[in-house]
Amino acid sequence: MAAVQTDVSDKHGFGIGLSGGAGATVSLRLPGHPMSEPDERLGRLLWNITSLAGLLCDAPITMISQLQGEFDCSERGALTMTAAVALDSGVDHRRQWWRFAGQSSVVCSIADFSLCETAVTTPDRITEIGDLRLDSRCADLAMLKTVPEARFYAAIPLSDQHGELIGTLCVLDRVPRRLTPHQRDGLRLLAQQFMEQLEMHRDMQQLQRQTLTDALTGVGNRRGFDRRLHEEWSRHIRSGAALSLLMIDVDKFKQYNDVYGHPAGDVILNLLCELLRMPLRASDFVARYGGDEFSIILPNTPQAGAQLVVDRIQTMLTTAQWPNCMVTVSVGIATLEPEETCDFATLLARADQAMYLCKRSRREADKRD
Ligand SMILES: Nc1nc2c(ncn2[C@@H]2O[C@H](COP(=O)(O)OP(=O)(O)OP(=O)(O)O)[C@@H](O)[C@H]2O)c(=O)[nH]1
Repeated sequence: MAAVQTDVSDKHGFGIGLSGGAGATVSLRLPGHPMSEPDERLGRLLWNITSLAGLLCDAPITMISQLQGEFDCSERGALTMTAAVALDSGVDHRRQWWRFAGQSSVVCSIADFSLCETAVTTPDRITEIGDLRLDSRCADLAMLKTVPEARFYAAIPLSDQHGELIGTLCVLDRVPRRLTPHQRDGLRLLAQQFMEQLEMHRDMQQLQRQTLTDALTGVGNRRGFDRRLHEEWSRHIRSGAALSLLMIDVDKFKQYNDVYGHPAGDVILNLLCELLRMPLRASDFVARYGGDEFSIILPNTPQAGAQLVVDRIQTMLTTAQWPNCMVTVSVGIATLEPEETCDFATLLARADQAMYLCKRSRREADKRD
């Protein structure tokens, strides 16, 4: 399923593409930040809820306002859409997701939250402003720059299962009006439904993360590695950018376990993972391939760059403070240079082979010493 990207960055400062219906995908592009991973389920949820709110209230404009910035960012705060969309940190997390009738996408803005902030102070109650132009609170609303035609505004607070308020579900119209009692009841139910779905989505994401993570070290596990390598390999095929893979095996780890015990060995594996991550870019990926074997995927990295990473890793390991004795590793590099094609398994086999060659030469050097 192809995601449709709607770039509204020039209008709102940053952009989001969100196609509608079954093909909904959320992906956010913030100035200076790479595209976050598309989140199709969340995209569909935002699309469906805003569409249903519009149909239910016969409103041409609907909006979900996320006011996470106003609430705590603790574990409970993680129930917000920001966590679900996995946005880059360090930016204002407050967002408004707009759905205009007749348009095939939801757009995201950070326009103005003052009305919604007022609305969340009345939990369980719908805030209704029959005519925005006649209401003194609305004279300087920046939101009216985004939707100058808006006359009517109604908002229901969105709260999670702990009662934490995270934002509002709003409907707007171009004519002054009121909601019917039936519409108010429906909007309340819709807000509850949205929060339940959002929390379920969060729980599913957490579970999914767990299935891709190694329980001991917290880096990717074999499943996570396979998935990521497949993604990066496909990206290489599409873009032709270089892709490098490192296979890393701890030297004489059996001996370490035998001498210092298995728990001490576990400490080493954890420490090693911390050190392996240090010289890497955010886009690189560390995984525990199995036992005492690790792998690092280096997207957009030619052979020379991969060698630089290996040199840095080796320097870090020699200078690190190890408990008991120094730990060394054997590393193999395999690179798919730009335009080079080779299948997925061959790349892995090449890295494995290079690692064994490295291990053999280390053993021979040991014997000579
Ligand atoms: N502590 C600990 N040890 C593990 C874990 N998983 C695998 N191992 C141990 O890692 C060791 C791997 O040993 P080998 O594959 O024979 O390799 P090695 O002793 O490192 O020898 P070389 O690779 O040839 O230098 C075995 O003793 C495994 O029991 C783990 O989760 N924790």
